Amino acid sequence: MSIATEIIGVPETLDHFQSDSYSPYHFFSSEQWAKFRADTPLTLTSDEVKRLRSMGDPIDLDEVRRIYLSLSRLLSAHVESSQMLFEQRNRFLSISDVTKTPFVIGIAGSVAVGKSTTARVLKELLGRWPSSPKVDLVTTDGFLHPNAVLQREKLMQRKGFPESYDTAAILRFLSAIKAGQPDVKAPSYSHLVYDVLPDEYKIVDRPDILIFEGINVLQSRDLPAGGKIVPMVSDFFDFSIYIDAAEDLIHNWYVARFMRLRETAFRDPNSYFHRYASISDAEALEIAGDLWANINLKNLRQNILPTRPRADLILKKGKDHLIEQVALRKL
Ligand SMILES: Nc1ncnc2c1ncn2[C@@H]1O[C@H](COP(=O)(O)OP(=O)(O)O)[C@@H](O)[C@H]1O
Ligand SMILES: CC(C)(COP(=O)(O)O)[C@@H](O)C(=O)NCCC(=O)O
Repeated sequence: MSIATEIIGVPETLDHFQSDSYSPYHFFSSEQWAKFRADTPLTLTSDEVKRLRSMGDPIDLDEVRRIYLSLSRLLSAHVESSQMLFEQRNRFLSISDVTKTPFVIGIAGSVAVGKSTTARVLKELLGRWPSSPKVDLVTTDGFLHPNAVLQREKLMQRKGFPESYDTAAILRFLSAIKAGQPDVKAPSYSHLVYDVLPDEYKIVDRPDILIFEGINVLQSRDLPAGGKIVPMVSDFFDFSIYIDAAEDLIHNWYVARFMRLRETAFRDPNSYFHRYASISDAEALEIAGDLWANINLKNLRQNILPTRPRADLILKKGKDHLIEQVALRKL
């Protein structure tokens, strides 16, 4: 099924939707998308791509050429035009003492879909454009409530669900970033110990671009009954990307990664999952399958996938993490 069909829910072909004036998106095959690279030079080396990719993600220079060069070109055009608009507005308002605010890109998608790799590759590529030499990357896992709180609130089986995050802290963080404040602190998370790291922060100091990546970044908030309207995380975004793939593929990637982590990270006695390094393959497969089905798949269906139509750009992956289709919101 094409993303066009899935997003709009009408069983038609991709070709049909490409010419459908009612769709809010333009749809491109990866071959069509690759042509928008134009003469953008490839500034990454094969070794750099290997260093940037997450475990199990086979992204290589060909994929960077095919998909990410066009994307970085498009994004840098957005960044430049927003910088121009900013300057024009300041002239219009006769504001001379201006505080620059970062261009914020949100990256959403399921657990194990490969958001981190996309975020790191984009960070590198965007940092090589003259308009955005300083690019920072922050992930939302640092804003999860500590395990002690999740345990107390019986939310350990809901890690990644909206209620497991300190959303007020995310909103305070993004408000400070968009206000152009210096040295804004982003909290840290360790996948190894499976918990937030108290007193460990990343300092974000007025970058040209901030990439904000996490499963929850396009979610809206329920209005409290009779309460005041609160902002959403995505209110702070200048551009948003949803990384998409079929459920069964993401399931496979999650389980394969879990099995590989048994050979690597889980062997570390500090790993929260250390006990899974020494069980049988069959038991490990069952545990990974349960974690996927009972937590991450439920979260994907209930809270993540419903946010897809809010993205400015959807990258749809097929087998081997290769991007097959791109949907770009019409302006
Ligand atoms: N249990 C774990 N131990 C060590 N690293 C992990 C573990 N789970 C996930 N990771 C790593 O954390 C990063 C984020 O993973 P995830 O939140 O699933 O998002 P995505 O796969 O979309 O990047 C990835 O680089 C992944 O390899
Ligand atoms: C920490 C996560 C919620 C991802 O969070 P994110 O970085 O997207 O905010 C996820 O990796 C996770 O731990 N899920 C819980 C179930 C599991 O262990 O897979």
